[in-house]
Amino acid sequence: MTGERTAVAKAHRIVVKAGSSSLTTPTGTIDADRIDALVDVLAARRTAGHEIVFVSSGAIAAGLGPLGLTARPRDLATQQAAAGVGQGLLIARYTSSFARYGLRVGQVLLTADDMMRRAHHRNAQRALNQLLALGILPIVNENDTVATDEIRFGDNDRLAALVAHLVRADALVLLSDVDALYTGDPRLPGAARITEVREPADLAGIRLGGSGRVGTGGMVTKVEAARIATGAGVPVVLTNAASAAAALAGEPVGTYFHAGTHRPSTRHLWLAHATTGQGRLLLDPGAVDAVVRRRKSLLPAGIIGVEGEFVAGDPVDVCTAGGGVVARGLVNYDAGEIPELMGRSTRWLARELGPEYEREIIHRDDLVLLDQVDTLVRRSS
Ligand SMILES: Nc1ncnc2c1ncn2[C@@H]1O[C@H](COP(=O)(O)OP(=O)(O)O)[C@@H](O)[C@H]1O
Ligand SMILES: N[C@@H](CCC(=O)OP(=O)(O)O)C(=O)O
Repeated sequence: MTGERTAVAKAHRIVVKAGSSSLTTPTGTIDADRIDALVDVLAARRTAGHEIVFVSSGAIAAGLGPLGLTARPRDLATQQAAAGVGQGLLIARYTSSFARYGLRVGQVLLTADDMMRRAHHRNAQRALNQLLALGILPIVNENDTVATDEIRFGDNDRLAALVAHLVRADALVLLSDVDALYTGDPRLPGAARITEVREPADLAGIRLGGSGRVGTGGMVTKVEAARIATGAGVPVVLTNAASAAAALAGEPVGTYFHAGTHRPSTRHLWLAHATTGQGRLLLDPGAVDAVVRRRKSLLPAGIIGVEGEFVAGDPVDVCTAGGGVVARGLVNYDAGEIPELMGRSTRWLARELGPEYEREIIHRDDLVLLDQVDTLVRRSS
């Protein structure tokens, strides 16, 4: 075991995510042998007294064979149907596989909304913590049967990173069909293995390709997930399922993403990575400078435009006059109220409309800057 890798070996609470390619066969059925092998590793860790939250993909891939499909369907309805069939089979398999060790599992299906809306977020957090407190091993997946194109993670990598933050995990292990991050798609010649990533600059020049046969996000979403988790103070190991035991033991396999030292507040992390802007506020250059460089609250005087339908408390994107997003924040007014306030000083508003109009459009504590924001891009593949 070397250096920082001890953080993974010692981690009391760990999130492990496995991709579809590691759990299913090319014919669209569950790969029982590989599932049992992975369960052997997770069960050993669990029985040694550590807590595990397992994020398992594979619902859609495992539903293909039973539905007579030979490839991942393109249309959402058939993906939903395949997930409905495959998820049940997956959980049945995990239940019996963990039972070999006397361990019980609990299914947790989440939607992007569960991460985005504060009340839902707390609800998911409570459920996961209670399962762990009861000694149950939670198995998480996106609720693909009801997820729509408009609001969907589509990949479990970022979901796993958000879950790691949600349960305040000590480490995150991402298991794929590739043994590490490479400088380019390892299916192409010339790609070199990367053993560690200390800071974003280490990723400069790396070509992140698309997914394999049944996966969805490819390396892009894994690196994004690593960025979210390390930004929340959680170290990440990315490797293949065959190296799971070694990764959990802190051996130098795969790619190790060092955790950042700064642990942002749950509120900021949630705002940056688990919300989508429900509308946009356009700012004049002075207001952009105040918000971005001087870290000030956003006042009505600097707003020159408002777009979209939102209500007070919603997350909105904060943009330059040209529409470039610079920050995201929780707005204090409904969209319909803002045109009346735009360009006015808070003092004038308080005098003319009443003291309740003296408040900021977005308070500085409710603002995160763009470099901290990951848009939950719609993924329909
Ligand atoms: N720079 C890269 N380094 C490593 N793998 C890469 C890279 N670019 C693309 N890939 C591909 O990403 C695939 C893993 O992504 P994906 O298929 O979504 O996996 P999973 O099902 O495990 O989530 C690998 O099979 C690999 O071929
Ligand atoms: N929630 C989907 C998995 C989506 C996904 O991220 O897949 P993968 O890239 O294989 O981890 C399913 O269970 O089929």
